[in-house]
Amino acid sequence: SSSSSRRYHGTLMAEEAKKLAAYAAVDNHIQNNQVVGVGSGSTIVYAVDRLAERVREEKLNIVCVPTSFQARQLILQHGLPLSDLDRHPELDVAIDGADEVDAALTLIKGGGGCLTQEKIVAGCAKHFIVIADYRKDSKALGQQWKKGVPVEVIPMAYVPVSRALARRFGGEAVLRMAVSKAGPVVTDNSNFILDWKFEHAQNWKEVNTAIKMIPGVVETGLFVGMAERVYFGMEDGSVKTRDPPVN
Ligand SMILES: O=C(CO)[C@H](O)[C@H](O)COP(=O)(O)O
Repeated sequence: SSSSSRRYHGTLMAEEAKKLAAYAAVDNHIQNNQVVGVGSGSTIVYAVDRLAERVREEKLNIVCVPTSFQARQLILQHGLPLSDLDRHPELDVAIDGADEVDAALTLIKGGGGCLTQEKIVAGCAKHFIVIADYRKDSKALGQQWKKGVPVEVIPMAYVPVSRALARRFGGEAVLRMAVSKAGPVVTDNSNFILDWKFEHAQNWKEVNTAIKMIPGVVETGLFVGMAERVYFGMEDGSVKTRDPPVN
């Protein structure tokens, strides 16, 4: 396709920006003989494309650990070696998307409902690298992403957990409903998702820990102190990186 088809009024469209970020992250962080965590969502698709390209062209020897059913399918469709945490509990690097990234590299994840496996895999990786388009770049959580913090819950606990979230931290928590199925979204782990629409900025490290202590909560979509670098594909066709603040 021509370059004009990729541009709209002089600015890059989000899909092209996702691809820029994904390619830069794979090119800068993936080397031969690595165990690689593969995230979920629409941005990671471009990273797996690039991974497969480099495996073909450079004869890279890598092993991939998925973070979801979708990631597993992507790995298999690209003919990449598939593994799991039983065989590879230590990863060299994990690459994943995010719904929003703040100035301190705190993330909201789970827009695709895969937050629990994503957090487990990221936590097993020496380096956790995030890829996103310019729409996810934020100073404070909630400025860009309006759907709230996803919280995976055991199904029988969804009402008490949603009441506890609203009572203790404000806002409201809503059960995420499926689109082409009647009833709620059911995760890869057979659980439900609450989207907690918070009203104001909080101490995300403390809130994350407190939410995890509510009985019935499996995991939160708050990733605090985990990301080592974020690659943003920008509207002007550049790639911007952000590292955690030093303190
Ligand atoms: O956390 C996720 C899924 O649970 C995704 O990484 C997040 O939703 C970003 O997805 P996309 O790249 O499609 O914007």
